[in-house]
Parts: sequence; C-alpha cells; structure tokens
Amino acid sequence: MKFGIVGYKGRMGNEVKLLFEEKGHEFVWGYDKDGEYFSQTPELIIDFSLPEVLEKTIEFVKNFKVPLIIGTTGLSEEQLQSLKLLSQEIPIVQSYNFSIGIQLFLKVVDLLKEYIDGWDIEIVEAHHRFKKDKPSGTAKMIKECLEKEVPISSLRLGNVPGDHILYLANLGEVLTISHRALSRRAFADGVYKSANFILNKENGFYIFEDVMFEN
Ligand SMILES: NC(=O)C1=CN([C@@H]2O[C@H](COP(=O)(O)OP(=O)(O)OC[C@H]3O[C@@H](n4cnc5c(N)ncnc54)[C@H](OP(=O)(O)O)[C@@H]3O)[C@@H](O)[C@H]2O)C=CC1
Ligand SMILES: O=C(O)C1=N[C@H](C(=O)O)C[C@H](O)C1
Repeated sequence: MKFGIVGYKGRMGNEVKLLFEEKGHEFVWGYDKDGEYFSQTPELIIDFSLPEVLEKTIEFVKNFKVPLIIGTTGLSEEQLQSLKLLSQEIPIVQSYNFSIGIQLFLKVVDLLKEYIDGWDIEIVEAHHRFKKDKPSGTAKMIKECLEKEVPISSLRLGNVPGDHILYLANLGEVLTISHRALSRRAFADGVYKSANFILNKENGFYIFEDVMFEN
C-alpha cells in the first residue's frame, strides 16, 4: 500500500514508517512541522502528531478522500465529534493506544468493574520526559472503562515508552493490573493491523477494539 503520515518526523511517525517499509509498503506522503512531503497520492493517512494539527489532517484526508488512522492523544470532546462527523465520508480508526496488551487490559477491567464497589482505585501512568499531554490518553480510556471518578497520577521519566498500572485495594488485599510497552513497535504493530482492517471497510468510526476482536 502507499501510505502517508502526519507527524512523520516524530517518534511514532518514524516507527510506523519503518515498520510499514519493512513490510514492503511505500511512504509516499508526509506532513510535519516544516511542511509537506509529496511523491504520490497516499491510499491511507496515519496521524501521530498533536491535537492542534487535527484541522490540517481533516483537510488532507478530505482532499485525498482516503481512510484515516489516528493515534494522537489529548483530543478534546469537540475534536472527537468532528472525527465522528468526518467518518460519514471516510473510514476512521481512532485509539489512544494501539497495543494488544492494553486492549486485553481493558477487557479485564470491564470484567472486574462490577465487583469493586467500595475499593480504593488509582491509576498510575509513566512516560518519557518528552510527552506533551498529561494524563495519558490510555489512562483516560482505563478510567472511562471503570465508569468511576478515579485519580490518575502521571510520572514523566527518562525514555519510558509507556507504563500503565491500575491499583485496586480493599482492607485485606491489593490487586494490580499493569502493562508496559517495551518499545514503540508494540503501537506500530497495532497501526499496521488497523491499516489492513481499514482498507476494506465502509465509512464509519472504528476503534482499535473493533480491529482486534473482529471475527
Ligand atoms: N495511540 C497510541 O498508541 C500512541 C499515541 N501516541 C501519541 O502520538 C502523538 C505523537 O507522539 P510522539 O510521536 O511521541 O510525538 P513527537 O513529538 O515525536 O511527534 C510529533 C511530530 O509532529 C510534529 N509537529 C509538531 N507541531 C506540528 C504542527 N503544527 N504541524 C505538523 N507537525 C507538527 C513534531 O515536530 P517537532 O518535533 O519539530 O515539534 C513531530 O515531528 C502524541 O499525541 C502521543 O501521545 C504515542 C504513542 C502511541
Ligand atoms: O506519548 C506516548 O508516548 C504515548 N501515548 C499514548 C497515551 O497517551 O496513552 C499511548 C502510549 O502510552 C504512548
């Protein structure tokens, strides 16, 4: 496939580009802080950038009329709504975390959440010092899945690719669920799965859970 990336010079942009090229696909278009790279029209666009770039991304996918995979975190409710509106015109996969492990983490949380009334619940996330948003998008997903007001602590430490821990405690025991991404390859793999998924899809708003658990 011929793919394009918004944020192609960034950490995730680079990792995704590398993985897709290893699989034999062609990087033909990119957009970053210093402008556009164009060699051919892409068949899909992947966005790992910043919330303030979203308007540009929407403009590009509308012009090219191609599917979008977006992993950028820190989007406002209004921005998520504008993506949902756009998904009437193109297929979109959106997720704040493209790793398999976090999807399984969320399944476990969904299973246990009806048994933890009265427990103390805390989320701790740790990421590299360069991360711009706080708390992480994944921590927000875990909180949303719990359907409770839960405190989130954010640590910014060295070069950590992404750790998430959920603590659950009653007076007699502590249950922890934890996930560590060992490198950005874990996220890029999920983006690759999403690319193969989205190329055959009708217009619509999909999440990574749809990609992972599609029959
Ligand atoms: N969903 C998921 O699984 C994951 C999501 N993420 C999210 O992806 C996003 C990117 O993360 P990461 O790759 O680490 O960040 P980076 O800062 O490394 O990459 C972002 C890129 O966008 C560029 N950029 C900044 N401003 C603009 C602009 N106005 N127009 C165009 N390009 C711009 C940056 O340039 P410059 O560096 O010069 O500012 C950089 O090249 C974050 O929101 C992060 O939370 C990250 C990992 C996994
Ligand atoms: O910025 C990152 O690096 C990451 N961001 C995502 C988030 O905010 O949850 C996913 C991952 O943990 C890495």
